[in-house]
Amino acid sequence: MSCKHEEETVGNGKMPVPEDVQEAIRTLIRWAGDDPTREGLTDTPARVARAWKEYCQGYEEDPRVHLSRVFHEVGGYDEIVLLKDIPFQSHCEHHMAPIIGKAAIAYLPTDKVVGISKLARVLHGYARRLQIQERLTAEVAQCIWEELHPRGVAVVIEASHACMSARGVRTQGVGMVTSRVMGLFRSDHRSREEVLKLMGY
Ligand SMILES: Nc1nc2c(ncn2[C@@H]2O[C@H](COP(=O)(O)OP(=O)(O)OP(=O)(O)O)[C@@H](O)[C@H]2O)c(=O)[nH]1
Repeated sequence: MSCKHEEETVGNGKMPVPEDVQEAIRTLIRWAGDDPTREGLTDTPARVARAWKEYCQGYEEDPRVHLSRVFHEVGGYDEIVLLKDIPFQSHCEHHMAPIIGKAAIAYLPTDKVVGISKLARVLHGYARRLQIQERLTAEVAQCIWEELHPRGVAVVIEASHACMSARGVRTQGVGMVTSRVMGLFRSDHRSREEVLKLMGY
């Protein structure tokens, strides 16, 4: 009996996957030691390719567009806006292994604020690419800095890297923490302390 599910077949509603991409994944399966023609693996190359398109969806977008809709009616609010514990997933550019973590994103608005979901959208836009954590952290902060012109931006990311836990050094439970602070959060130590404390650091 075939285990081929209709919805997993290229050409019936799913994104078609070019043959050379599927062949590359078959080569990898062979190199890993398995037979890409055995029944359980026949649809795997197309599935894996679509999964990678999804993991790397960030390449299809410019995360800056998420910050184009701003609210000017902020009722004189000029204190910290913080979104914390935002879960995200990325992949490291060294091993293409998952990076799983959470981010805290804060800014000190001038005369405009942005819908809070947009901060998470910016994060995901940069995370859904091949990344290193340092660059991801810096890109999110830089995007908010350039688009919203706030008085300060702080981004802290805490994540675990499967390239460390599932292979290589095989060390579990390690959290990598990176931060990028700009503007007042960088120049004024009290503002920096306040935002890091609100973030839980
Ligand atoms: N700084 C930084 N390093 C990362 C990140 N993701 C993965 N790495 C590291 O990138 C390094 C790549 O090192 P290499 O020596 O080129 O690769 P490798 O031989 O596979 O290294 P091991 O992981 O030690 O087995 C490893 O130390 C990874 O832990 C990241 O986001 N930031």
